[in-house]
Amino acid sequence: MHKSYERIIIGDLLHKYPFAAGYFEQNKMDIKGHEDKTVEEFLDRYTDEEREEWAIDKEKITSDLNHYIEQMISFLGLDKDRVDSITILAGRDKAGNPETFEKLTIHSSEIISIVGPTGSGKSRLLADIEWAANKDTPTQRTVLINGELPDKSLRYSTSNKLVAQLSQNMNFVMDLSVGEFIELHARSRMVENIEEMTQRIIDAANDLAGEKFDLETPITGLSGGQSRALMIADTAILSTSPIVLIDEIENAGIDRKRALNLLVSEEKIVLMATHDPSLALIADKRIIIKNGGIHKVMETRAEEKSILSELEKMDLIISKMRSSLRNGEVLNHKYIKGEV
Ligand SMILES: Nc1ncnc2c1ncn2[C@@H]1O[C@H](COP(=O)(O)OP(=O)(O)OP(=O)(O)O)[C@@H](O)[C@H]1O
Repeated sequence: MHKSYERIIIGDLLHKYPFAAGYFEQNKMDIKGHEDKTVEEFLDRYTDEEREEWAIDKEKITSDLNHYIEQMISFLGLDKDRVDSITILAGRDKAGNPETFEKLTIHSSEIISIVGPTGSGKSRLLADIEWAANKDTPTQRTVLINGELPDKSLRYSTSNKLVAQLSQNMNFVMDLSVGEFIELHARSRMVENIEEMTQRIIDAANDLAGEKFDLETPITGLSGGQSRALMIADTAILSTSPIVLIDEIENAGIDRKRALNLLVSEEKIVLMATHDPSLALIADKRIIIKNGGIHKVMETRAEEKSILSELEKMDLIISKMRSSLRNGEVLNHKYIKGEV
């Protein structure tokens, strides 16, 4: 089993698995005041010397943590009906040639990006997963859930959907406030503690959005970034679908890394088609699509992860230039040097 609970924000981890507190206590990890960090970030605070002095073995601590939580989940019977993995079995590309991989298994809390030229078949792959393809789509692929062919009723079930789609454009037409919108959604999901849920969702959404909004804001008045943040928080916290498919997240008005972390912390399997290098590198693995077929599956390397922060600086420069242009300002070289 491949699980990475160390990448979940500690506060969320304790909310979902209160028994995790026992692990931290046993290992003398004083997490108080660090609930907003992931376990990984908590451990990374130590310097090399401190690690040596107190014999802190990050790898061992995280692998034991994952093992402990898995055991408790199984012991408490929390694993019934859970989707732990999806497996894609190879089909054919547009020319009818067999795909050059045999099978690909993706586990919950993993982020996979799908890259490839325009028209190469990225959305088709997402659609195959949503449909739980069984050699009955143009690609002839097969999708397994927990290693098995899923029941066909999944395709038509509205309450038990396998996949939540996050599309690029959220055009709200309803005349509702943000609070009413979340409440409507929570009621349709038959959630008991609606007030608490609503608060969690708005807090999470505000954590992701550049500009804050509240429960009274009309949804038609939300900016693009705010509505994306609301939809992501809503999908992460309220949706029961174990798989989230994303067709690109625009890099405006939203902290995309946090957004993906939030989805992962709710144990979703996240697949996103993207043309954006930063998003592609945030993922654990990337699928390269060529002429309608899965051409390669690559792990994101440590060096690639390390250039991510440079890329983020470049993204920031571009977003500043975009907003200055929009405000009718004149650009200069200071923008490129990151001095604005
Ligand atoms: N293996 C395949 N066999 C036959 N048709 C395919 C295959 N893969 C993709 N297609 C078809 O090719 C077309 C383009 O694919 P798709 O829309 O998925 O591309 P895309 O990579 O998402 O493009 P964009 O980057 O522009 O969004 C679609 O009509 C899709 O059904």
